Parts: sequence; C-alpha cells; structure tokens
Amino acid sequence: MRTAYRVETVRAAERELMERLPEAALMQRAAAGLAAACAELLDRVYGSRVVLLVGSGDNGGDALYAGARLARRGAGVAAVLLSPGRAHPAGLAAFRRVGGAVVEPGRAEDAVARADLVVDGIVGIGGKGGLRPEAAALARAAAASRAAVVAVDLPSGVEADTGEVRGEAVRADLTVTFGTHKPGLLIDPAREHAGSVRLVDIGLDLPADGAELEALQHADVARLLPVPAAESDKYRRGVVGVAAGSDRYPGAAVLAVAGALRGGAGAVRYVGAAGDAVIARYPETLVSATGPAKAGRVQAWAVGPGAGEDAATVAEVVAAEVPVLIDADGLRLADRDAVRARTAPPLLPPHAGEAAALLGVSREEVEAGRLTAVRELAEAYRATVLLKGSTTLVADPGGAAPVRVNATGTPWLATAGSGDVLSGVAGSLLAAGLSARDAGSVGAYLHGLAGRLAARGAPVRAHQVAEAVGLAWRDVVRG
Ligand SMILES: NC(=O)C1=CN([C@@H]2O[C@H](COP(=O)(O)OP(=O)(O)OC[C@H]3O[C@@H](n4cnc5c(N)ncnc54)[C@H](OP(=O)(O)O)[C@@H]3O)[C@@H](O)[C@H]2O)[C@@H](O)CC1
Ligand SMILES: Nc1ncnc2c1ncn2[C@@H]1O[C@H](COP(=O)(O)OP(=O)(O)O)[C@@H](O)[C@H]1O
Ligand SMILES: [K+]
Repeated sequence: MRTAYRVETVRAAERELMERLPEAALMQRAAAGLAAACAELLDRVYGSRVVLLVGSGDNGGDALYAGARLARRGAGVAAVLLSPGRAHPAGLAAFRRVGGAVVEPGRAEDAVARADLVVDGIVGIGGKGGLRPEAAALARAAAASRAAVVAVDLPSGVEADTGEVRGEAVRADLTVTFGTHKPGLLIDPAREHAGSVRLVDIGLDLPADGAELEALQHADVARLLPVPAAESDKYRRGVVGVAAGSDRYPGAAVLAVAGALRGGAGAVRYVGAAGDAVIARYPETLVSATGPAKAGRVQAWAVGPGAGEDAATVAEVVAAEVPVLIDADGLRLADRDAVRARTAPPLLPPHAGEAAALLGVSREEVEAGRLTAVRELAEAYRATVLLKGSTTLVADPGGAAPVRVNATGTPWLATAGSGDVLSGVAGSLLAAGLSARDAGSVGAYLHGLAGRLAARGAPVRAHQVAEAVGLAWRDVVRG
C-alpha cells in the first residue's frame, strides 16, 4: 500500500525524529537522496550545468546541500537566491565551500535558460497558494528552457494537502519527495506538475492509522480479489443484478453487463429494456422480464447506466437490502433522502460533471478540488463515493478512513461507455462480497489497468476495456 500524509502529520513526525538526531541530519539525508536522483537524470554529472532555485526555507536548504554534492562531483552549479539575505545559512555556506556560485540579480532567467538541470527548491511543504510573481517568473523560465526540472519535495506552488493548484506552479519532470508522499503528489491537478515521483526514506516514523490517502498496489488488490474455492458454486460466488439501459441507450446495458461478467461474480442477472441486445451479445446473462424487486435473488445491484428517465427502477434498487451501486442517470434519478436512509452505504461512481451536478457547483470546481468534492459528496449522500477522472478517488462517509486514490488508468479511458464497464466490474465485486470501499477501489484499479493493456498507446473502445479486464486480473495475480 502506498500512503500519503498531510503536512501537519509530517511535521509532527519530523519533530519527533529531530529530537533524536544530530542537527541537520535529516536535511543531509534528504539532500543525499536528491543529489543521487539528479545525478541519475543527468547523462553525466561532470561538466553539466545545474541551476538551483533557492527559497528562504528548508526546501531551499535541501537544494543547496544537494547542489554542493553535485558540485563536488564536477558539475557547474549556480544558485538563484529568491531572498538573498534569508537563504538557509548552513546550506549556503556548504555550497560556497565547494565553489558554488550565486547568480547575480538580473541574470537568473538567463542562467536557467542555459542549464541542463534546474532544481526547484523555492518552496516545499511550507508554501501556501500559487507562486509569488518573482518565483513564478523563474518557473516560467524553467518551463521554457530545455533543462530537466527536478522539484524538491513538491513542485513549488502546489497545495501539498489537497492537490489543488491556485495560481502558477513549477512543472517538474521528477519530484524527489522526503519521508512520505504528500497528497498533492497523487491527486490532479498537482500530480501532473510533479512528473514522476521518487520517495526518499529519511527515517520518518508515520502513524499507521493517520494517512490522508492510500493507493492500492498489485499485492493489495491480489489479496482482495474474489477467488472461487473448491466448494464454490455460482450463487456462492455472488449474483450481480444489472439494471441498466433503455430503448434509447441499449448499449449502456451491454457494456455494464460486459463489465459485470468479468468482475468475479458467479452470474449476472439483467433487468431492463435492453434484454434482447444483452442476450445477443452475452448469452450467459440471466435476463429477467420483471423489475429489480421481483427479479430473483441477487447479492448486489448496479443501477443507472443508460437508465434514461426510469426513476421507478432506480427507486426499487435504492430500496433493496443488498449492496448497491448507483451510477450515471441513476445518480440524477435517485432520491437523496432514500440513499441516505440505507443501512449499508451505497457505492456512487460519478464523473466530475455528475459530481458537480449533485453538489450544485461547476465541473471546474470539482476538477480543481477533487479531494474536497469527493469527501463532501460522501457526507451529503452518506455513501461511498468514487470520483472518476484522471485520478480516481474513493471516499467513505465519516471521513475517518484514508481516501483511496487510483492512478492505474490512462487518458485513453476517456471514451464513451467506459464508465458503464466500470459500473459492471465494481457491481460484480460488490456481489462477490467486497465492501463498497474495496469494490470501488479494486474495480477502478482493474478497469484502469485494463484500459492501459487494451489501449497500449492507441485509441480504445469501451468494449475492448471490458475484454481486457481478465488480462488485468491475471497481471495482478501474477504480481
Ligand atoms: N519535514 C521533514 O521531515 C523534512 C523537511 N525538509 C525540507 O523542508 C521543507 C519545509 O521547509 P520549511 O518549513 O522551511 O518551508 P518551505 O517549504 O521551505 O517554505 C518556506 C519558504 O517558502 C516561501 N513561500 C511560502 N509560500 C510561497 C509562495 N506561494 N511563493 C513563493 N514563496 C513562498 C516562504 O517565504 P516567506 O513567507 O518566509 O517570505 C519561505 O521562504 C520540506 O518541503 C523539505 O524540502 C527536509 O530538509 C528534511 C526533512
Ligand atoms: N484523463 C483520464 N485519465 C485516466 N482515466 C480517465 C480519464 N478520463 C476519464 N477516465 C476514466 O474513464 C472512465 C470514464 O467514465 P465516464 O466518464 O463515466 O464515461 P461514460 O459515461 O462514457 O461511460 C472512468 O473510469 C474515468 O476514471
Ligand atoms: K519545491
């Protein structure tokens, strides 16, 4: 499991560790990791031109110590000091001792333009809001130069705790972060500014139950996947009911069933107007002619994809006693009080537009503040909410558990019907006995990976994503 902690938790762990260590030991550990990552990125350290952007906090101190290490290995290193009188004194002294140069005021942008590597030590976890104008100009210069950009701890200007970007921020090729991931490194739009992320262990002891975010990895997903036992039969494996599609949107039903058949349940029962289309494509589906309440036994329902205006079906599913997933049109049609009144919180997987409509805000607001939006929706609907998009977040109501983040997907998944496939997969996992939280996060993990495996860098159809779920499953099990 990968975890990310809020700044206040990181600071507390840092204080505790510093009491037991000699002065500057932590910063030396951070700088050693940072310098090693920079050296790997440069083809050759000796003779390369490195420019440090140095703010007046410890983030700048890290950059100065790392710059000193690179200078000792033969790089030409120059530092741009944003507040010359306030740069980290010991770091600056160490830097000067190895012959590091300080760039004269007025020459900074020119130096950045000619650099092979720019190290962004403007601001780390001590920053608030977008970059100030002077720093923003340097970030623009770095973006315009052909230099590789390495961010120290965080790309300067992003919000560490939320992933929001309120103004200008550095765009890095690599971020070297210390002690733990910060939420902003895993959630867009900040994640996109971070480039690839490398974690340097500096010995911080973080509380096991205090993470803000967690990201499942292959091994975690492998443990959660439902695997039939010797005594299993199709009913024990779980029957998932899919209530989806309408005369106008029969395809959504077919795609949701396509996902459901690959999500681990023993059988898929379908109710709705698209029975003929479903059976033509998937003869293994149990098609019922009734509504959900009379369709026969299921262990979980997935309702809503392509439902059109069929509010009655949605209401029947919301009233069901088994776990339910409510998606797409179902999100609009479901009665909020009835959703809140359920004993088991349902799983709601909106995309940003649907989440915005439910919250009464704009889509842009949701996309700019994903973590806030997913938590608010989970409270408002007393539901487990899976907010889809470039980074998928899964939040439980109550706010105590870490929000799960999934990044296995690819932008190629932004194709019509791919959300319907995810509905089916996650509904199937619910029927197989996973909690809403696990079904949502394992579903998103498999769906994202399936999208990647199916696309392999080219456009992909939603059907191909469903077909690749088995490949993703095997990939996870193989480890
Ligand atoms: N925690 C750990 O375990 C370890 C932490 N370590 C390192 O320490 C870092 C935290 O250092 P920190 O606390 O000194 O704060 P930091 O990020 O340098 O920011 C303060 C500076 O930013 C400035 N500034 C603020 N906002 C700004 C803006 N919008 N635009 C522009 N500037 C802005 C602010 O200016 P001021 O307001 O003072 O004028 C001040 O100069 C952490 O990220 C990691 O790198 C490692 O060494 C080892 C272990
Ligand atoms: N930029 C992106 N990067 C990664 N995944 C994405 C991106 N955009 C969309 N997705 C994923 O693609 C799927 C699209 O679902 P949705 O918007 O409901 O589509 P539809 O309604 O057409 O089925 C979701 O799983 C979402 O997380
Ligand atoms: K930084």
